[in-house]
Amino acid sequence: MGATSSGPGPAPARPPQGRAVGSWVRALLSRAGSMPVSVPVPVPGLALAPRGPAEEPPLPGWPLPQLVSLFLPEFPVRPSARQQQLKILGFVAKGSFGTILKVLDCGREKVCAVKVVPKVEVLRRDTLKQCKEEVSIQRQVRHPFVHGLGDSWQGQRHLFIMCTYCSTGDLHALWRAAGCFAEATVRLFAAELVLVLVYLHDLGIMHRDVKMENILLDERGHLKLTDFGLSRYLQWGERAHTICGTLQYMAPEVLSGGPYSHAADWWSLGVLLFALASGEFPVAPAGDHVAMLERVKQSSYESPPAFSPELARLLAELLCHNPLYRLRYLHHFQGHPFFRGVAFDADLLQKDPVVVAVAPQPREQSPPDPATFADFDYDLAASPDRPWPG
Ligand SMILES: Nc1ncnc2c1ncn2[C@@H]1O[C@H](COP(=O)(O)OP(=O)(O)OP(=O)(O)O)[C@@H](O)[C@H]1O
Repeated sequence: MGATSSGPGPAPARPPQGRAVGSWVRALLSRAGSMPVSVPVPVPGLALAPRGPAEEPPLPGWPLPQLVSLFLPEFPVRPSARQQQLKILGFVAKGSFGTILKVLDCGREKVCAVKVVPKVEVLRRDTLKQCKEEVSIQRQVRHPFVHGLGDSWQGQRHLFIMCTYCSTGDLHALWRAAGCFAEATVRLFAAELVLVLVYLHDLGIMHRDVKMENILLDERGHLKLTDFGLSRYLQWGERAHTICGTLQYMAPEVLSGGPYSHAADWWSLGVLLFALASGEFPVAPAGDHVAMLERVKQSSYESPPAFSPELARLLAELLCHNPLYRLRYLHHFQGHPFFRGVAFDADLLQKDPVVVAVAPQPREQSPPDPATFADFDYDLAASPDRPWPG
């Protein structure tokens, strides 16, 4: 689970980012329950046939209620006609921010995933800026190993973020089922992630939550980095100070409250590759970032003897306490002995399916949790075989 904190003490789950709106948002929040919202409300049970633009009710006029306008323009009020034809197929996961549902986009006959985030939760956690940044970053990035944004919109009480559904699940589930991976597989996954991180960093984007749970697998087993909920733009030379990420993956300079920059993502990659190759995290989790920092400082990050010398060297160079000496440029990886013979080219990397990922695995299935549906807008409470919104 991701977490942020802006100072000493235990890191709460994904709090402060949108500081500028803090006090008035809290005031707004206290009134949110009774606030009238002039948003077109879908009626459950309506026909599935798409409505043409001419039949759509006009957009609500200005001024929009604040609970709506706050989320503009990243979350437009009204979904386009095709998005009104969604049918819930099932529950995928409950993230720290929202619930992920599998839906059928009837208009396009495509299965998608929709992250449903309660607006009240965004405001309560003071994460409005962060939430909007997530969508704007995901809209900007286009890369074969990034899970791109399909669309985003808002209802009366929820925000909706839609993207392609990844049927093969996430890397964490695969790792749990497999135990660990052969070095050849680690090499392929590592090369794909190197390309993604280099791409993001070139755009000035720090992901800040690189972890297995945030890496989806496409139908051929290749990686798709997702969840830009903690990402932010950082200019060249600029530094961040917010303690955020997932404790076990957080670089020492992040755990200590900065200053830090894009190099922190490379540390997270080192932790991830260590776990993929050994089946274990290099350092056991601690209860908070202070205790975790102590553990990280004391750990020598020695690789198990089963690792090849090339892999051990790669990990030592990623899990380097001083970010200035950490590997972080494409040429560092292109010339690294662990990647000898690897072409850092997305098309070539994707040429073959990843056998271990596409072979049937006994996966942990998350059973649908009826409690998670009870909290939604009434249109989301529709049973899976009914159209949503109606
Ligand atoms: N497009 C998708 N296709 C299939 N599964 C998905 C998709 N998007 C997310 N998931 C699943 O849902 C889980 C949670 O998604 P996500 O990380 O986006 O939510 P979150 O609220 O930001 O959670 P957290 O903060 O815990 O990472 C993922 O680990 C993945 O297993």
